[in-house]
Amino acid sequence: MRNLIRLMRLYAPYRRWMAGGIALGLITVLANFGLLALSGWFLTTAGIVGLAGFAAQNAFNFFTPAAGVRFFATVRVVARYTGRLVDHETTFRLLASLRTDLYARLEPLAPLGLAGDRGGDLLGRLVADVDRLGDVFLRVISPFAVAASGALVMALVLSAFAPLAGLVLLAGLVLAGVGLPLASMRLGRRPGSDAVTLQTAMRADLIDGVQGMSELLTYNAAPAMQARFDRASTALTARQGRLAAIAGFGVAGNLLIANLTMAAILVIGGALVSHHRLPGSDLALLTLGAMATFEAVAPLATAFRLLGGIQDSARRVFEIIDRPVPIHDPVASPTRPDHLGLRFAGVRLRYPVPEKTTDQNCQLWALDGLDLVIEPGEHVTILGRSGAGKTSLVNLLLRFADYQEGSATLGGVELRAIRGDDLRSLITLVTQRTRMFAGSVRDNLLKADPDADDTALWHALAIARLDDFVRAHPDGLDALVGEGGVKISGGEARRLSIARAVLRDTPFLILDEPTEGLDPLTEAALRAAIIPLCVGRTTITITHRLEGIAPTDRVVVLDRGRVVEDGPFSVLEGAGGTVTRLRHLQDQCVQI
Ligand SMILES: Nc1ncnc2c1ncn2[C@@H]1O[C@H](COP(=O)(O)OP(=O)(O)OP(=O)(O)O)[C@@H](O)[C@H]1O
Repeated sequence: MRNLIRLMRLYAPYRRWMAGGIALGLITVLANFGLLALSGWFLTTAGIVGLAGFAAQNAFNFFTPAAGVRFFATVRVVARYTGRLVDHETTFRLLASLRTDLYARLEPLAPLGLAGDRGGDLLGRLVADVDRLGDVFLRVISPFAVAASGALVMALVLSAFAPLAGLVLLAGLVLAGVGLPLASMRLGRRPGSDAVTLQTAMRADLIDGVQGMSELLTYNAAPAMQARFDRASTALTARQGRLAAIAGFGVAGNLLIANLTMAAILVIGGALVSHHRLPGSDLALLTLGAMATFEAVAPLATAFRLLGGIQDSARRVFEIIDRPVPIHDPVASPTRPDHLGLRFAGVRLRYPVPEKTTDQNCQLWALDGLDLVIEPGEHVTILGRSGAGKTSLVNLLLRFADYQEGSATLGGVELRAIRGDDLRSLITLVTQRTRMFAGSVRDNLLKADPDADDTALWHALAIARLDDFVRAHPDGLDALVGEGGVKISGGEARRLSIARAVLRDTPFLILDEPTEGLDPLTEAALRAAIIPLCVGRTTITITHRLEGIAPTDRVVVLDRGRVVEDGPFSVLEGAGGTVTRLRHLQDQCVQI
C-alpha cells in the first residue's frame, strides 16, 4: 500500500490530465446510461402509443426523445474517444518522466551499485515494471473513480423512479464491482506474483544465454539451457492459464450478477406497474438503465487483478530509486587546478559490504595505506599480482569508488571535492574490456567526441593503425561492428578503442592491460599505436607483464593495497623484489 501511495505522488503533476480523463469517463458511462434508458423508454412508449390509436399517436412528441437518443449516442462516442486520448496522454507523460528519472537514478549507481544485478533483471525493471506502473491510472485509478461516481449517480436516478430498484442495483453493483474483483484478486495474487518472478528470471536467463551462446555451444551446455527454458516456460504458461481462467471467471460472474440484478429490477418494476405505481413505459427505462450501469463496473475486475502485479513492480522500481549511491558528488567542483599532479597519502579504500553477507573478505581494504605521487606528464607503470589493488586505484581516480581514509588530491584538491563527471572529463581510459556499442565504426568513435568530423575520425583511425582495415570495408566508417564488437576481431576492437581515445584529448590516460590476451604481432602493432597517444599526457599503465616497459620508465609495484616498490624499471629489475622475480619468471617462460 505504501508503494501505491508513493506511486500516486508521481502522478501529482498530471492531476489536471487525470481529472479530465475521469470526467470524460464519467460522461461516457452516464451518456451510455442515458442512451439505453431513454431508448428503452422511447421504444416502449412508442409501442404503447401505437396501440392506443390515432389521437394518441398524433399527440405523442416523437422528435424530442429521438433527438435525445441521438444526443446521448453522439456524446458517448465523442466522450469515449477524447477520454481515451486524455487517459493515454496522461500515461505516456508519466511513463516518459518515470523512465528518464529511473535512468538518471541508475547512472550514479554504476558501476559498483549495480554490480550485484543481472542485466536482464535491470532491463525488466526499466521496461516491463515501468510499463506496468503506467497502467495504474489507465486501468486502476480511472476505472475506480468512474465506476464509483457513475454507479452512485445511476443508482440515485433509478431510485427516483423506484427506490427499491435503486437499492437492488446498488447491491448488484457492489457485488460485481467490489466483491467479485476482490475474490479474483485473492485468487490471482499468487499466480500473478509467480508469473512476474518467472518472467523476470526468464528474461535474465535469456539475455545471459544469448550473450554467452558461444560458450554454451562450446561446452555443449545449450541443451541444458534449453531444458531450463522449457521448464520455466511451462511453469509460466501454467500461471498465465490460471490467471486467464480467473479473468474469465470475473467476466462471467459480472455478466451473471448483471443479469440477475436486471431480472430482480424487472420483477420489482413489474410489481409497481401492476399496482399502477409506475407507468409501464418506465419499466424498460429501469431495466435497460440498470444494464448500462454495469458497463461502468466491468473494468474493475481487471483493475483489482492488476493491482498485485503493479504493487510488485512498484516495489522493484522503488528499490532502485531508493538504493544508496556509492559515491556522493559535491554540488559543484572547484575551478580546475593549473597543476594536475596526483598525490595519495595513506589512502584506504574498502568496497561497500553487501547486506546479509557472510563473506569476511568483504571487510578487507582494497587499498590499504597507499602513498604515491604522480607528477603531470609522468608515465607510470603499475605492477602487482591479482587482487593487489590496481583496478581499485583506477576506480578511485574515476570516482567509481570512494576512499574512506587518507588523502587523495589532484592539484591539491581532494578527489571527493570534485564532481565525478568533471574528474572523468580529464581522463581517458583504455582497457582490455573496452565496450563496443552495436552500431557502426563511426557511431563508436563519435562516443568520444560527438562533434568530430570525418577528417578527425580518419586521423584517429590512422594513429590507431586501423585506417586501412576500415577503408578496405565496403561501408567504410559506416561498417557495423555488432553488439560488443562481435563483427570485428579482438585486436581490431582494441585498436578502435585506441582511436576513440585519440579523439578524446584529456590530460590523463589510463591504460588497463590494453594488450592483454593478444598474439605477439597484434600486441606489437597495438603498442606502436599507443605510443603517440601517450605524448604530452600523464599516463598510468596497469599491467601484469614486463614487455614494453623501457629501462627508464617509472614502475610502481602494489601489494595488498599499498606501494611496495617504486623507481625506474632498470633499478627495480635488479633490486631483488617483485620486479626481479617477475623478470626471472618471464625469462624462464621464454626459455621453455
Ligand atoms: N566491486 C568490488 N566489491 C568488493 N570487493 C572488490 C570489488 N572489486 C575488487 N574488490 C576486492 O578488492 C581487492 C583489490 O581488487 P582489484 O580489482 O583492485 O585488484 P587488481 O590488482 O586490479 O586485480 P586484477 O589484476 O586481478 O584485476 C580484491 O581483494 C578484490 O576482491
